[in-house]
Amino acid sequence: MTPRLKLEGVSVQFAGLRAVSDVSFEVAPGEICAVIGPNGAGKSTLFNAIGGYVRSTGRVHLNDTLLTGRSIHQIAAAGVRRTFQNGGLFQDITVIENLMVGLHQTHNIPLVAGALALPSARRMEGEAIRRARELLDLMGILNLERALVRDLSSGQRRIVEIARALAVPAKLLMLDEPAVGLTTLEIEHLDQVLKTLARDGISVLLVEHVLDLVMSVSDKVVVLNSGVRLAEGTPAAVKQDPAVLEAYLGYSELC
Ligand SMILES: Nc1ncnc2c1ncn2[C@@H]1O[C@H](COP(=O)(O)OP(=O)(O)OP(=O)(O)O)[C@@H](O)[C@H]1O
Repeated sequence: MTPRLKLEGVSVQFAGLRAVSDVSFEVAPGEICAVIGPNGAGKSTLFNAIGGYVRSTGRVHLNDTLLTGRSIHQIAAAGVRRTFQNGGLFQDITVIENLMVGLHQTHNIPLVAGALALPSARRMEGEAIRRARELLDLMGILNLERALVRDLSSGQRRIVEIARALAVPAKLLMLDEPAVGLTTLEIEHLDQVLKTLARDGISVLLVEHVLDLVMSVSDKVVVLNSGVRLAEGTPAAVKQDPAVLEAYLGYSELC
């Protein structure tokens, strides 16, 4: 089967620092792959390289499409979606309106057609609302569609951020520390949402320090250390890898 995401010898250089060094791995369709490693290991930089936010060498493929060298917008249009550590939701509008903003930005409904409420624009709008509600339902938060974002808990916001990233159909979802600041119950909800998305065929790439979540949701874990891929395998295998334990100096085991 063609991998959904394929990294071949990806490197990122910042002046004198090689933040990501010759990293290769694959993610299958509907697979959840976590990228873990100590602080400064190069996890966020690797995400930025895949998303086109930093210049990289090597090759990144999404299905058969070469992403390397393309712009952020071209990579997003190919089906790569991501959330950011600081969220970026609009606080004073509702959950469904936040999803609609994401849809308008990517569906390219022409402004004039939208303003004149032309039938084509109305049709697209109707389709967008249907898709947004379907997503909220899939994620178990349809009851929040009319809630203002500022009234939501951190955990609910995190799920809305993911829903907004997926408002346009995605092939690969990249999540940078989605569990930060969440309660145990909220992390359990996030865990269920990620598994549901994967069952729906979306591949998920996850950078996460909450190792309980990593071990529970991941099909595969890639460990980075000083920009280098140190290990790759199932959560159970990686957890017992001596080189990984060494990199997490001070931990007798990973969780
Ligand atoms: N724009 C940049 N310019 C120069 N150096 C950078 C830049 N971004 C990151 N770095 C450096 O690259 C290395 C990898 O950083 P990165 O943020 O990717 O690590 P990380 O694994 O995501 O860390 P953390 O878990 O703390 O978020 C670090 O040494 C960092 O200081």
